[in-house]
Amino acid sequence: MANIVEITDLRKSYKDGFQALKGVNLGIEEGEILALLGPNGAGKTTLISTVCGITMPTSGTVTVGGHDILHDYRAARSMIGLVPQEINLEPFERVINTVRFSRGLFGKPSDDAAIEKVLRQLSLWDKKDNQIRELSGGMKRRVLIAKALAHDPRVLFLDEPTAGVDVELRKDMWQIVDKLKEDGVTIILTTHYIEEAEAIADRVGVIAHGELLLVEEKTKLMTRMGQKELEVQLTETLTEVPRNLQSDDLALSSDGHALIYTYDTNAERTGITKLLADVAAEGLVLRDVVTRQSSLEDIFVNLVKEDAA
Ligand SMILES: Nc1ncnc2c1ncn2[C@@H]1O[C@H](COP(=O)(O)OP(=O)(O)OP(=O)(O)O)[C@@H](O)[C@H]1O
Repeated sequence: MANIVEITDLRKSYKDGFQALKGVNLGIEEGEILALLGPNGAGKTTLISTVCGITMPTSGTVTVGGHDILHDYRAARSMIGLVPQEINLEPFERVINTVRFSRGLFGKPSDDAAIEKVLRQLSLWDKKDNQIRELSGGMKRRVLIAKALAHDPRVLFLDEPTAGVDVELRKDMWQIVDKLKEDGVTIILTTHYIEEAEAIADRVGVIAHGELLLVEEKTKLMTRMGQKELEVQLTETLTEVPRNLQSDDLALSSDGHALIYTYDTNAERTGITKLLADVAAEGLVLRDVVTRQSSLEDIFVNLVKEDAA
């Protein structure tokens, strides 16, 4: 599929000389959901603000739908919607006017049918005449999305859409993102929450210290980098790993009831057969064996740790 956003060697140094982006290359496919994960200060907001034309790049190029964000900024901007981190709404304005106004900002003719579609998409139609101050926090976030969609953008950027919101609201937001994807909107979201990326993204990008460490399909990433743990539960309690079994990959569980073996899912030989034979040779009796796949969280922590090393 064609890339709708193309970022080439993008660099940003702030006035104080701080390099927030150090040569980012990234192509975003039309219709995908890309989650940008990274610790605080990694450069996520700088990256999306630059693509959205709010921050000026120091060098590099960005095109959206083939339009350069600097030389052809009007065309590029009209294809982008941005949902900022902060809720910046006028408390006494009515929902429908807030969204209408946003459409007008992009020079699009007023179109009540388009506004109704967006408000319905976000389950805000029955609140259209409410003032913003009468809405719950979750609804205000939805209004932010409705505003960002008011001019029918093809690409939607969500900067930390669920920062500080409760689990139920977070799941609500994930459903909204899913629905938008069905409508063909390309979505790029930044998040600290790994479970968010795991739940909704097609691809995951990891950014740290202004560099994109990797971008990969979520499922591939999880298999490629994933490690598995095999928990060998025993009928007796041990105080240490028996001498003949000692290796870097084997540890004793904290209660002494199980041996925990870590292995690489991609290795040609996992070593499980040998381990189980060795366990039997030690005269240990198995109660059960359980396997666990490492989560995106483990992968992320390892990656960022490697980068810092
Ligand atoms: N206007 C600015 N002037 C100088 N430095 C800045 C400016 N804006 C951001 N930075 C610095 O650039 C780095 C990246 O910031 P950015 O907001 O892009 O990170 P982030 O990944 O979005 O972090 P968070 O998850 O905390 O929002 C940080 O070290 C930040 O202090």
